[in-house]
This record gives sequence, C-alpha cells and structure tokens, in this order.
Amino acid sequence: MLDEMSRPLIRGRPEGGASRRLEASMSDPGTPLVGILGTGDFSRSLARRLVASGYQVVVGSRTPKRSVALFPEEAEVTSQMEAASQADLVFVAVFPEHHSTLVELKPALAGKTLVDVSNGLRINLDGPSNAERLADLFPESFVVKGFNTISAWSLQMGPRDGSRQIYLCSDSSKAKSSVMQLCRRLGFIPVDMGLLSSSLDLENLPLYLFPSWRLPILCTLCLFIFFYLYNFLRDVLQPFVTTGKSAFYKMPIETVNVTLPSVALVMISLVYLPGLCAAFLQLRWGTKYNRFPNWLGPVAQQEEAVWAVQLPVCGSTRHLQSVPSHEEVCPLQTAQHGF
Ligand SMILES: NC(=O)C1=CN([C@@H]2O[C@H](COP(=O)(O)OP(=O)(O)OC[C@H]3O[C@@H](n4cnc5c(N)ncnc54)[C@H](OP(=O)(O)O)[C@@H]3O)[C@@H](O)[C@H]2O)C=CC1
Ligand SMILES: [Cu+2]
Repeated sequence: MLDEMSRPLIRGRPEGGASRRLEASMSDPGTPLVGILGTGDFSRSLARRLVASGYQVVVGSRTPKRSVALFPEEAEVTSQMEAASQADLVFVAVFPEHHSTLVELKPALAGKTLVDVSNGLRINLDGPSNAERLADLFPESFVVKGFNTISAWSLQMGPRDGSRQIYLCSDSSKAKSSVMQLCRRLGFIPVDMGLLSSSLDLENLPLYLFPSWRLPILCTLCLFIFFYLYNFLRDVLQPFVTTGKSAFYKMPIETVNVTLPSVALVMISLVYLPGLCAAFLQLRWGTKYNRFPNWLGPVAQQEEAVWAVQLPVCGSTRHLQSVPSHEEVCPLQTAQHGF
C-alpha cells in the first residue's frame, strides 16, 4: 500500500517531448502494460478501450510526435522500440504487408506475446496465414491470432449484442489464456479456436459476405415463385379463362403485393421450426442427456449462440450443445450470476 502511495502519479518522459505517460493510478498494480504497434484506426480504438478498462497502454509509432494527439491522455505514445521493450503483451495493429518492417524489434519482442489482428484483402485458402507468417518472422515470440473479426468501431463503442465474441487461436496456451483474460476484462467473450493453424480460417471469416445465406435465399426465391404462380392463376388467369375479364394489369403490383406477405410468413415460421423440432425431440428422447441428432446440430449451435448472449456474465458459450446442467459448464459460482 505504501509502495503504491509513494509512486509518482506522472512518470517522467523517457526521451524527447513526444511521449507522455500518466500513471494509471486507478488501475491495480498487477495490471499489465499492454503495447500496441501502429497508430491507425484499430490502434486508436483499442487504446481507448484498454484505457477505459483500466489497462496501462504504450503505443509504438514510427512518428510518435505526430501521433500523440490522436490518443487518450492516459496512453503513452512512443517509438516502436520503446513500446516493444516495455510491454509483455503487444498488439500488432499494422497491415500485414508491413509486418516485415518490424523485424528490428525481434530482440525486444523475444519471449513476449504478439497479437496479430490483421485481415487479408481477399480470401486465402492455401495459406500461410498472416499470423503464421508473423510467427515465422518472430520465432521467439508467442503469436496469438485474434480481434480481426471485431471492427475498430465496435472496439471503441464497447461490446454490444452481436459483436461480443472474439475468436482467438495460438500455439502457446499460456499466451492465449492471457489474451483471453484481457478479452474478458474488455467485456468481450473470448472463443478458443485452437492452434495457430486455425488462423487462416479466422482471417477469411470477415471476408465472407453473408456466409450460409445461400439456402435461405434459395428458399425465399422458390417460395416467391410458388406463391406468385398461385396468385397469378387465382386472380389473373382464372377470371380471364372463365369470364374473359382481363386482369393482367394486376401482375406487376397487386399479385406481387399479395405474394410477399405469404413468403415472409412462411419464412419466419421456417426459422422457428427447427427450434420446435429440437424442443419436441428433447421432450420425447430426453436429449438433456443425449446429443441432438446430427441433422439438428447446426440448430443446437444457433441456440448456443443465443445462450451466450443471454448469459454474458459467465461468458460460457457451451450451454446448449450437449445440454449439461448450468453448474456443470459454468465457471462461476451461482451467487456471482445475479439470477
Ligand atoms: N480498422 C479496423 O476496423 C480493423 C483493422 N484490423 C487490422 O488492423 C490492422 C491495422 O488496421 P488500421 O488501424 O485500420 O490501419 P491504418 O492504416 O489506419 O493504420 C496502420 C498503422 O500501421 C503503422 N505502420 C507501421 N509500419 C508501417 C509501414 N511500414 N507502413 C505503413 N504503416 C505502418 C502506422 O502507424 P505509424 O505511422 O504511427 O507507425 C499506421 O497508422 C490491419 O492489419 C487490419 O487488417 C482488424 C480488424 C478491424
Ligand atoms: Cu453461467
């Protein structure tokens, strides 16, 4: 305690006038210093979030003098070398094309955790991933892939609804768990995706536009055609054939208008149907203690995602897949939940 009191509130500037550090006096002394290389959009948002969560932040820039104004007061903006040597956990918020310009930091980064947040510009199926290339560049550091599926915007605004999960992977479980802990402290839900070889998938993830939307779109299209034909036969063709009345003017607007709500209704009931089937199976077969059949697997996973949102306190995303009891999966004591 005395130690804490005797520490100066503002530490001296290391070199030049550009760097400033306001000792994060509110943060507990065990809080690690987090480094960020790069001063772009991602770096700025991350720095804000880290500072808001009580971390000490040191940012490494090629031009610290110019970048210092972009960061919150509490963050120190300094040279890349200085930042790399101070922090044990360093985010590489630099485009992958420029990773190689960081090699001179190799000795300073040895034995430390490097978080690669980069994304590719196009889908890369053959590898190696940016993270694997970074790991090759820095063989003595522990590379963790993650945060690439989170936009700078949602980092800055704080985790909300859909964008709470942060996918992470690494070959070092120690480095990975330290980044997971950081995620939790920032209010996100870390999702362990395994070894660094999964990084290719993680980097491709943001590049897929509406993944798994093909089937729903196809369903919608088929339903539209079906209902349109039905309405056409009923309201246009049938009156024409039986009474000779021409109602073809209805085709572009009226028939379409009658068709669309039918399609929407059927689509929304299709969305809920698998959940109902799952509930029925659960009642009938007691799937609380059995796995869902494979064809219902994706549904169970969707439900799982819903649960992760509903139970943000414990951060557990494994509530429904094999349906163990809450106590079995949850790392928290029941009293910590507040429900
Ligand atoms: N923006 C976003 O929403 C997201 C970004 N990402 C990833 O984060 C990384 C950074 O993105 P973002 O912050 O948007 O990019 P920016 O272009 O805004 O920033 C990149 C930063 O890299 C630094 N840098 C270091 N070396 C070089 C170099 N040789 N040439 C150019 N710049 C260099 C620069 O900082 P300085 O000049 O101070 O050295 C620059 O500010 C990327 O890999 C991106 O894929 C991931 C998820 C979301
Ligand atoms: Cu729980």
